[in-house]
Amino acid sequence: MTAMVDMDPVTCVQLPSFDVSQPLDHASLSSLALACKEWGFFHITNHGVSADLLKKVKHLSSGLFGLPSETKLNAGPNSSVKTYTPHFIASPFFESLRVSGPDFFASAQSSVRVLDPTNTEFSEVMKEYGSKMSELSQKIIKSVLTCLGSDFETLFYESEFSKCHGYFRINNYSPCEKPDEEPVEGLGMHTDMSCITIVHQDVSGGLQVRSREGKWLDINPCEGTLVVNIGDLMQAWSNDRLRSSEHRVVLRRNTNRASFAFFWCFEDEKTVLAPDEVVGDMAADRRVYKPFSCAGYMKFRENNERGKFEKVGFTVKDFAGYNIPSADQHDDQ
Ligand SMILES: O=C(O)CCC(=O)C(=O)O
Ligand SMILES: [Fe+2]
Repeated sequence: MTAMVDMDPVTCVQLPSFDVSQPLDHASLSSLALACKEWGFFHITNHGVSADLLKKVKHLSSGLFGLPSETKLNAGPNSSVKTYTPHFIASPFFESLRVSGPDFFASAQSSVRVLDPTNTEFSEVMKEYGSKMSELSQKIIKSVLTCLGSDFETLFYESEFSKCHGYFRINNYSPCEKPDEEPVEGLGMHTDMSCITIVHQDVSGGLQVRSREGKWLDINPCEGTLVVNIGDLMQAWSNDRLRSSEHRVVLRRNTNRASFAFFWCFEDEKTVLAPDEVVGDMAADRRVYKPFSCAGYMKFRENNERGKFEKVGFTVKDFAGYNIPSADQHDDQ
């Protein structure tokens, strides 16, 4: 199951960085629109998530990942808790712990109760991190709406995005045993099911985005910055004006790698349909996706991905895109 990665020389992508403590000016909004359209990825700075908080998340989660495998399975896929993803599901090198909002404390507690009841700090820190990331997500969604249209925040934030919810995955990648040989995939190519995702990757790097031409490019870690990417729900809602790019994680070094990915999503019962103002009224513009329910899409992805993480996988285009035969072959919409 270990997937070697192709050996094309990898270069790094220069993504724009936005100071989210300031309102974005006209030039920044244009640059944001371009980044979201071309790459679906950008960086943010002055995000209000302190290095100290990130260090605490890392430290406290390392404690949990360091527990014996049998203990971790108490929160595994066959337990009642189901917050822990063990090795060999996404990849041999990947394990992950999920904390869901809106009550991040309660979610973290459900894991801690079966993993390490003596760990009293974990849930408090998860609550703080979850609340910071939720706030940040709302701010970013507003900027992304504004970059699509100057009045889109007023027109659509409240009606379409105010019921969004978040969850995060704390990812732990084990060291690549043979760092001098070919790099391996820590997490295979995928798109995120979110509206937006906010990622903190540690200094070891390894996150890559796939260009439209199919070339893999490194997204280098940069101290004090977080990575934001557009997910499938936002790509569909924006009628493809924003791109949910394929990405993956490669491991090149003999060190442990940690990342925290926060997913900001529409409510499960929402029907996603790009508003007319977003689609536009030029003759060339047309709706690219049929209306679909978020829960239906989550179920579609789950059914198609179980045990097949190393494969390309299906995305929202396969599920709800017009002119895609497989989209007509399911009944979850
Ligand atoms: O580990 C990373 O840097 C990214 C993780 C990721 O893409 C995901 O969890 O969806
Ligand atoms: Fe991802």
